[in-house]
Amino acid sequence: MAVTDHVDLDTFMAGVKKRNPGQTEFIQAVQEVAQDVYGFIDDKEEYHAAQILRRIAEPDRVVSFRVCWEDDNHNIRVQRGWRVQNNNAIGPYKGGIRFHPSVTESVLKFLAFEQTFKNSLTGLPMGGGKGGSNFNPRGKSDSEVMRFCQAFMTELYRHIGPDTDVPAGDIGVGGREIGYMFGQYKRITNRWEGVLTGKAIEFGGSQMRPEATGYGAVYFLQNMLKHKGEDVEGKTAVISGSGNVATHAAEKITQLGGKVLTLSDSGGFIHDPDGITQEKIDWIKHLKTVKRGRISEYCDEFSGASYHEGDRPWGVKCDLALPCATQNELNEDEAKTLVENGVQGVSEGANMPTTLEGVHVFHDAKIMYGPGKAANAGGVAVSGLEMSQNSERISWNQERLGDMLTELMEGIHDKCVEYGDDGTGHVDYVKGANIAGFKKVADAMLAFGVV
Ligand SMILES: NC(=O)C1=CN([C@@H]2O[C@H](COP(=O)(O)OP(=O)(O)OC[C@H]3O[C@@H](n4cnc5c(N)ncnc54)[C@H](OP(=O)(O)O)[C@@H]3O)[C@@H](O)[C@H]2O)C=CC1
Ligand SMILES: O=C(O)CCC(=O)C(=O)O
Repeated sequence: MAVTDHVDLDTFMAGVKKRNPGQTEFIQAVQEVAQDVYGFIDDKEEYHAAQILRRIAEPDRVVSFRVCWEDDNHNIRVQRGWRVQNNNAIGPYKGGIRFHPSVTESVLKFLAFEQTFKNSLTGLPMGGGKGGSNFNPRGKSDSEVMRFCQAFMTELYRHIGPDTDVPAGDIGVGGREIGYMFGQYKRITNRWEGVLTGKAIEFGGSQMRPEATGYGAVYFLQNMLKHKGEDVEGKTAVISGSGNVATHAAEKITQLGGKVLTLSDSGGFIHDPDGITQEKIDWIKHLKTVKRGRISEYCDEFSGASYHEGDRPWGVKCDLALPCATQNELNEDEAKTLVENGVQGVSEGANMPTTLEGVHVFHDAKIMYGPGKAANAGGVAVSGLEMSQNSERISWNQERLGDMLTELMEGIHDKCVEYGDDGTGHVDYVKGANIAGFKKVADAMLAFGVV
């Protein structure tokens, strides 16, 4: 292969910024990966010559479309929908759908880029994609949500398929929304096929998928602690969010003998010094998925807890921290506070919840820090197992899937150690995840030639 001029990291990032003006989240995600991958490929001419990182940082395609629906008052509403298909070198595009007013093309491009590395880390054959809309499900009736989901799928269906692109849930998209979208896909195509994951058990869903991301993030933490001869038992944990990932992370921490002190939503956080027990977690699940209420209501139900309006939970002293709400929800100052308060481990249930500056704080303090692309990969891993079950027209039981999830998370942890151990016993899990995730995708791309 001809030797090419190597573009250095700064020049590479300048190009990314120029080609993606104003897309701050996407640029942040590429920067975080590029700084590690550049070190790894320094002496590997084949990756430079084939422009592998440049190609992964340019989505295969971004589909943008209008979603038009009617609200309960017969007003016509218009939203924008997207599907970002980032890379399908190692399998069909795979990644969730997000419904939230903060959704932009930049947010979905960062998520699809991250997903490419995350899915590679699972070891399963899945490429990276992500989709969504700026639709806000909060305050909408069930009928409105149904009509929106149907309108969204009426366009999306032509871009997806069980061997092409398999979406799932994410923020604002849970079992209810997946059901509405799957029903519409089936109606339009007249085909029952595993085109979405996160389905209910009755129509092809997998045991353990609802639990998988939150449980997986705790298993990852457990593996990091074990690597240092430690355990979750007896430790306090601060968790943000109160959705699918946060409540299941809280559940697993509790099951393992830890004490969960906080949960939050976009309004503020609750602090319960007595610990958020399983009974309280069940109450929150019902509040969020059935009543669709606010976390502040917790304090009306359980005495001894306090609500902190407009604040995030990172100032509460803890041993373990699990950001499980959204991107950039933990900044440099909050990372410093966690470190000063003696945090030992951070495991990201959310995608890119820590700002780049915050990541540097954790890195410099050498604490155990599991980045989202590794720590929260349990969800998409069980989605991959749902795809396998759908293809084979079978369903595996809870015990088998629970064991597979545990093994998958251990495997991801070990890959991070393989590429992230700095030789002194400290593991840089960011570096490990970035390099291990990159290598598999890059080697597949090299095999395909210039496509
Ligand atoms: N579901 C899954 O399987 C996976 C999810 N993830 C990631 O985990 C995170 C949470 O997802 P999930 O639990 O599924 O989503 P949910 O919609 O179930 O819950 C999201 C939670 O985060 C809060 N939140 C959302 N946006 C903001 C914001 N801008 N500021 C503060 N809080 C906010 C929500 O509060 P409110 O109700 O007030 O909006 C809610 O408590 C996301 O980063 C997602 O990408 C990663 C892997 C898989
Ligand atoms: O289960 C899936 O396919 C997607 C999960 C997801 O969106 C994520 O890992 O961020």
